[in-house]
Amino acid sequence: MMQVLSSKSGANTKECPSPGKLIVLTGPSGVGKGTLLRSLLQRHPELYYSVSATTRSPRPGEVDGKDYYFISRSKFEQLVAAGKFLEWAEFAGNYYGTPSEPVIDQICSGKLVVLEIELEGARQIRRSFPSALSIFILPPSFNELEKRIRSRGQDSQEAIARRLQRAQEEINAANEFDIQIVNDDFETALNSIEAVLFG
Ligand SMILES: Nc1nc2c(ncn2[C@@H]2O[C@H](COP(=O)(O)OP(=O)(O)O)[C@@H](O)[C@H]2O)c(=O)[nH]1
Ligand SMILES: Nc1ncnc2c1ncn2[C@@H]1O[C@H](COP(=O)(O)OP(=O)(O)O)[C@@H](O)[C@H]1O
Repeated sequence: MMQVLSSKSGANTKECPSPGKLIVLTGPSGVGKGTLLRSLLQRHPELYYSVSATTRSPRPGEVDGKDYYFISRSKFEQLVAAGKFLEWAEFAGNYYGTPSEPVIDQICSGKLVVLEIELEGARQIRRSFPSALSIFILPPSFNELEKRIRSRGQDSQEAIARRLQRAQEEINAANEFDIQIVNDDFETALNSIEAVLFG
């Protein structure tokens, strides 16, 4: 039987004989989403990680095209106007967005596609792709979250303050998502995500 992968708006509708699945990983900055995802990708190279576009400057060690596509605000706005993003949001003073085409193509080819995105984008995906599976990563406590953001040592004081300001609001929204996982012990959290994705 033919199945159709479609967004509610129809904007990303495409016929796919055997679509994969869209997974959304969200949670406050510093909770460990990126670290969990990197380990998950090492264990499961068959997963497709969607590389986002952002107007934020690269952190030391970040690679264009691998961690993010680092682009200017004007380029980002052009892409928004051209409808090239599946979702996008402004976070801590910068734009972030998921390029539509590769995600749709990969899902259509049967892949499990993972987005690692903030709250507003995750909400947009839930609205437009109700069949997506959403996972919210929680910190063991707010103090521990603050420690992790600070100890990562890669953001300015201002960027840290903006992330912490937003974090409580994000945590309060955890129950909107399908599954909540606390990232206290790293291996335990990683195993829980694996169990959700692969049974
Ligand atoms: N909506 C949306 N959020 C994104 C996207 N890519 C990354 N983010 C989120 O933007 C937030 C800031 O990311 P980043 O600047 O890398 O900082 P970090 O989370 O503190 O490491 C995080 O919550 C990311 O999950 C995207 O394509 N769309
Ligand atoms: N379970 C954990 N226990 C302690 N530290 C952790 C854990 N998971 C991640 N971290 C650390 O917390 C910091 C923030 O993690 P990161 O993956 O960058 O978060 P996010 O992508 O959610 O912003 C990093 O220094 C990372 O090594």
